[in-house]
This record gives sequence, C-alpha cells and structure tokens, in this order.
Amino acid sequence: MALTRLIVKDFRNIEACDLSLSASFNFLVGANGSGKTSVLEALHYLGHGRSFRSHLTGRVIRHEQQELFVHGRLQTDGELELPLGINKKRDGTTEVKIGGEGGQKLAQLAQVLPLQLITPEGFELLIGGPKYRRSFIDWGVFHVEPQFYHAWSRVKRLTKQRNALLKTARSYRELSYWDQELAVLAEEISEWRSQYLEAVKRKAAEICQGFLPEFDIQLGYYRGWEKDTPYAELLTRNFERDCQLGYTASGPHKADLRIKVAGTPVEDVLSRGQLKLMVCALRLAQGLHLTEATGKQCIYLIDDFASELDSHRRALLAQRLKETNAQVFISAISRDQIAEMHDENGKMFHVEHGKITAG
Ligand SMILES: Nc1ncnc2c1ncn2[C@@H]1O[C@H](COP(=O)(O)OP(=O)(O)OP(=O)(O)O)[C@@H](O)[C@H]1O
Repeated sequence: MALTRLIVKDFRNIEACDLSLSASFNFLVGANGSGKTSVLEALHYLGHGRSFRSHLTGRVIRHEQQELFVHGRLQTDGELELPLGINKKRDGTTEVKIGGEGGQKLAQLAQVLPLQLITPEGFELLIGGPKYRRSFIDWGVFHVEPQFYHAWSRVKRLTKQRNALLKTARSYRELSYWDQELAVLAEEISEWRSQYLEAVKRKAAEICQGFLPEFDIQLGYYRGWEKDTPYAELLTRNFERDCQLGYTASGPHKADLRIKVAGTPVEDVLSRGQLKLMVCALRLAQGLHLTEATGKQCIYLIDDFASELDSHRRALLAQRLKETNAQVFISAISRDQIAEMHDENGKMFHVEHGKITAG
C-alpha cells in the first residue's frame, strides 16, 4: 500500500506541487525553512485532517490564501488507485473525499491511510504525559479493532456527562443508569488495549534488541484503574471522592503505558539518540503488527531523520525500515545525512523556498 501521487496547494510555503512518488523511500532534501516538514505535514493532513505542528488551521493555510488542498492517490491491492482528498478553509470548514465521494468523515480517512510519524520532538511518547502513550495505543487499536472508534467516542461522551452530573448529584442513584453502559464499554476498551499491547510489546522488544542491545526494556500497561476491580464496582465505590473532585478520577481515560529500563524510567537512563531509537522501535512495531493483523501497511513520515543519530544507528534504522517494505518519507538537510539509506527504487526530491523538484 503506497501513495503514488501527492498534490498539494497553498499549504504553508508550498504554493503548488504535484509529486509522483516511490512506493519505497522518498527523500526530501533542502535547507532549513525550505518546506520539507511542510510536505510531511501535508501528508499527515491527508491522513488525519490536522497538522502535527499547529491546531490552528489559519497557520497552515498559505499566507493570504483562503483554503488549502491536499490530494493523494493510494495504491492498494491490485491495480486500482483510490483518490483521497482534503480541503480546509480559513473558516474551519473541511471537506473530505474518498474515492471521489465527498462528505466523508476524518475517521474514514485515517482508516484508509495509516500513518506513523517520527519527529525530533517524538520523545514526548516516552517522556511526556500519559496522553501521548494513550494515543500511541489507540492508534493501533483503532486500526485493528473495528468497534473501537465508536466505543471510545461513547466512553468519552459518557465520562464528560458523568463529570457534569458529579457536580450536582446527591446520591449515586442519579449516575448509576449511565454508569452501567460506561462500565461495560470501559472494560471492553481496556481489554482491546491490553491485547493490542501484548502483541506490540513482543515486536517492540525484538526491534529494541537490535537497536539497543545493551538495555532490557520493559513495557507495562496500566488500564487506568486498579487491577482486579471491575470498573462498575470502582465507579460506585469512588462516588463520594469523585463528587469532591468534580470529575471521574480513574478509568480508561487515565490509561498509560509504563516504559522502563531495568526498573527505571527511560528518561533517566537513555540518551537522546537512544530515546529516538526507542520511539522508532515502538512505531515500527506498530506498523509490523498492523500488517500482520489487517494486511494493511502504514506509511512512515520521518522528519529530520539524522538528528540525534550517529551513522551506525542511522544504518540500523534504515535497514529495519527497508525490511518493512513500507512507503517512507524522510526529510534531511543534506544528501550526506541519508547516505546510509540508498535505495534503488527510492526517489529524491529537492525542496527550495516551497518548490519541490524531483531528481
Ligand atoms: N502559513 C504559511 N504560509 C506561508 N509560509 C509559511 C506558513 N507557515 C510557515 N511558513 C514558512 O514555511 C517555511 C517552511 O517551513 P518548514 O518547517 O516546512 O521547513 P523545513 O524545510 O522543514 O525546515 P527545517 O529544516 O528547519 O526543519 C518556513 O520558512 C516558514 O516560515
């Protein structure tokens, strides 16, 4: 599965580009501020309907323009190509097209175009708050478990509604009806997350063994509330405390992935380069599991590939990426930085002042 073509219009400093892509490695090389990350950001926009750099659409649309446009052609199994498109206007209106049909949801776009992003700020996954690791887990569960999206949206809505009720409720009876549904869905989601992590953990451990053989890395899943207690029981038991707090203190919205090296949090042990490799190992493991579980392949977007990595580690990462047979987009400031990645089927794009040329 790969994008064969990418058309971008009025996105950051890119006025217009139409790129014919390689199904393996696509290198974006150019000076600082030339627009390399903007190409990756446009691809991310096509898969998620949002930027990974700004929540404000106005920042992403090219200055003085009213709308941006990203269009891709996705080669799936067989000969057929699926056209995908997103158009976003300054007033916030979004139009998503899949297979030429408008009115599609962003979640459907995310479903057909699984992307994995690795940026120099990607350490957040390891050292940032639990929300980064929850979204790591949920990316995978979303792709392998068709019921997840609906169940998780419902849990978020029910928890919000519960938090509002906690501020006025006089007795647990006022919440119990809603909690029944919440408890069932929370248990289901936690089980999916747990199963997913079990599978990914094995793959991540094997990749880490190659990247960081000197460390014994452990991944532990925390479902968001104590072990062995059914969620329904916890909600009842914590009612008074939740009322005092004004929100639901425990639950799947507090789930986390605890990552340690010999019992110590990773940020206290690993160097920046090692942290980057660990992030790459986790994301590669997710991609491999996706292919195994669904037959789909994810597309890797790697911004500033060389940062923090010595040439030996770059070669290791390049090798592992090649083995996945996935489509990869890599940005770098110079060709030297990607020398370890030579790929006969790859394509090189030169980026300069928002203009992108192949060659
Ligand atoms: N909305 C916008 N309209 C026009 N230009 C923009 C907009 N937003 C950002 N820019 C400019 O786009 C350029 C591209 O930035 P980008 O981050 O893509 O560069 P880069 O090649 O990845 O740089 P680096 O190597 O430093 O990471 C920057 O010069 C930035 O000032």
